Amino acid sequence: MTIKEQTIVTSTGNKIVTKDKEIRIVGKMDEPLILILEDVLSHAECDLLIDLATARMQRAKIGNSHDVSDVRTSSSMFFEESENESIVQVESRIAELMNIPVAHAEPLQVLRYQPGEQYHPHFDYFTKGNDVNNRISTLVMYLNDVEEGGETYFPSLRFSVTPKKGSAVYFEYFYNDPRLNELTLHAGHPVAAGEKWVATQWMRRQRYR
Ligand SMILES: O=C(O)CCC(=O)C(=O)O
Ligand SMILES: [Fe+2]
Repeated sequence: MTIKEQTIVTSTGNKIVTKDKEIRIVGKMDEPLILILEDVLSHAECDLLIDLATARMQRAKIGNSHDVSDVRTSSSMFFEESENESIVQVESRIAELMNIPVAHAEPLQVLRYQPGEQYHPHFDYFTKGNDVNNRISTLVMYLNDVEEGGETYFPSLRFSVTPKKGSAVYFEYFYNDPRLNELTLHAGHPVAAGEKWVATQWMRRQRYR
């Protein structure tokens, strides 16, 4: 018998109830843990995040480097920590959902993909240096319905998630067995038609703010 490793999010059943929202679990992979979640953000919150981000978009930069890279062809921006009341509310809900204190949260990132833009397969955790306070989990929230394409794809698992406004995909990579972490390799498939907007929350192992 194989022993299942401890996960960060331990929810069973079909929902996660936070202080201000009931989030529905509509799909789950056990190991590595991947959850497909509905009603993470209201449509009004999605629209607000897009509005606030629009004016501040710039071509995506990868990780800590300041080179514009081919790994990601989308545009991005980061909110300031606790930038306004809505951001505070969303950040607290996300932290509760991800079962990690908000102090471990990186600033919320917004990405916009236009037709043909994509995010090539990558790990969200840092594979060199930085492992003292590495990332441990990710929540990718879909801020709009994409006309065609733009799926989040896990190539090692041959598993894809279709963007849906207000929904999200959650995954974690804080396992002892590095092979489980490596299975969280993921990509944003090219957008074929329309735009794709996502907000990404990365959590750190230790305090970050
Ligand atoms: O756009 C996506 O579907 C994935 C985004 C992503 O991988 C990230 O923000 O780290
Ligand atoms: Fe990612």
